[in-house]
Amino acid sequence: MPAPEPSPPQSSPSAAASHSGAYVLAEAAARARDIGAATGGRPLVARVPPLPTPPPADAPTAEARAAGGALDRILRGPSGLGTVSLRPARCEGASAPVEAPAAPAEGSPVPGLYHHPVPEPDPVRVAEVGRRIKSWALDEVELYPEDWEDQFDGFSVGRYMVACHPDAPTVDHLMLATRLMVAENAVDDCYCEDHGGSPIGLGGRLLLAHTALDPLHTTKEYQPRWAESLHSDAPRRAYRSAMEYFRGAASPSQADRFRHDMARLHLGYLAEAAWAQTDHVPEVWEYLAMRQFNNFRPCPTITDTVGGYELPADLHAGPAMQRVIALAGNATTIVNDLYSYTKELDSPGRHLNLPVVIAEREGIADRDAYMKAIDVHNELMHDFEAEAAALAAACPVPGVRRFLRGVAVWVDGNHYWHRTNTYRYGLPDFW
Ligand SMILES: CC(C)=CCC/C(C)=C(\C)COP(=O)(O)OP(=O)(O)O
Ligand SMILES: [Mg+2]
Repeated sequence: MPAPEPSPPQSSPSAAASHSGAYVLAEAAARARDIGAATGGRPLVARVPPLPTPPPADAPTAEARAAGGALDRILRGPSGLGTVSLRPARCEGASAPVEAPAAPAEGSPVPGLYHHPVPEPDPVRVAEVGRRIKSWALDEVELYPEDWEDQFDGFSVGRYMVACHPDAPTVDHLMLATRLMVAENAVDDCYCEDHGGSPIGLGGRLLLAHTALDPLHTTKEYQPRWAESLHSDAPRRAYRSAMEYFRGAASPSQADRFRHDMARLHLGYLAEAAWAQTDHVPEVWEYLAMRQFNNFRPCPTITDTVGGYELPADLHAGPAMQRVIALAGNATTIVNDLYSYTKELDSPGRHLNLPVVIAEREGIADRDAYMKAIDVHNELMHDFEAEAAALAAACPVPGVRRFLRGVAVWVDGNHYWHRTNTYRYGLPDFW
């Protein structure tokens, strides 16, 4: 259950007047200490019992070990980052047999793409999340007809979420992220893309689906019609149910953070749809602005709820944290543009992604545009890491540093999933 909310700290006029990053961070750290004092020293960042002793680590490749070391160094900061609580917990309640570490998954990285390999996700957790999500999709929300089963399985959402959330204390925590991921993709597929989606009428559909996350408060006469509507199609059933589970584990401010990120996502879908309707190719910077909203952001920003702790709202809202989150979200989403490039070229009509927009607007060859998109991604990743390291150093509050690490691990897990999902994605023949 969520911890009771502390009363909001008073903001000082000097903080409001100053936009200096270091000042704001120092202020945020002081506020976090004040909140700790206001709660009698009860740590706000640890809302679940201590994690069980981690199992022996899988044997990651030398490359993965080196990359993990680099990331630890970035986030260690001046006073040292404890990593014990960030290692995968035991998978309690799992019915799958304990197996040897998974064989490395297939798929090649985009050549030249700056990324960090991750250890193979725990196969026991992957199997259990896969079993539970299928049962939720079929029995609780009637998500898809039988003939979509191969695509559901091919999405490999269990592998995705276990790779992205190695610090989830239990499979129940992982399920919070997994249901939302499936629901988000159901809305994208069924409302926007190739499972019956269309730009026409999208605004109305998205707004009504958004009320499954952010409920309608209206008169007694109209409330029941709205409540019924949440059961009337698969995307709404999925959003409603996934959000109900999420609200049960999140604090009110974590739930509201998520709603805000989903509103951003829906705004991005609408801009993409508006451009598709008129076959408009935006300038590159305009495309990047749209893609900052039509973005994976709602996934890494629940890392604390899935990890069983809370990054206080004030620390999440600070400009330096917002910049780190935006850079991370943008890097993860350009990863999608690169790995889904051939899939999107093969889909009907023109599907915008970064290489396509660069080629069109800058008048360069497809291959050169793809290479330039890799450079854009790499710069975003380097900026993300530099700004995350600076924030961790300037604001050495345990919740901040754990959250930053959670976002970084999500970024790496997202790349791993795209690389290894050869059912869904394939690289272009540019090398
Ligand atoms: C999970 C989530 C919040 C998704 C939001 C937006 C989204 C579907 C993406 C960022 C993925 O991009 P895209 O629509 O291009 O997906 P595929 O390339 O079709 O996998
Ligand atoms: Mg894509």
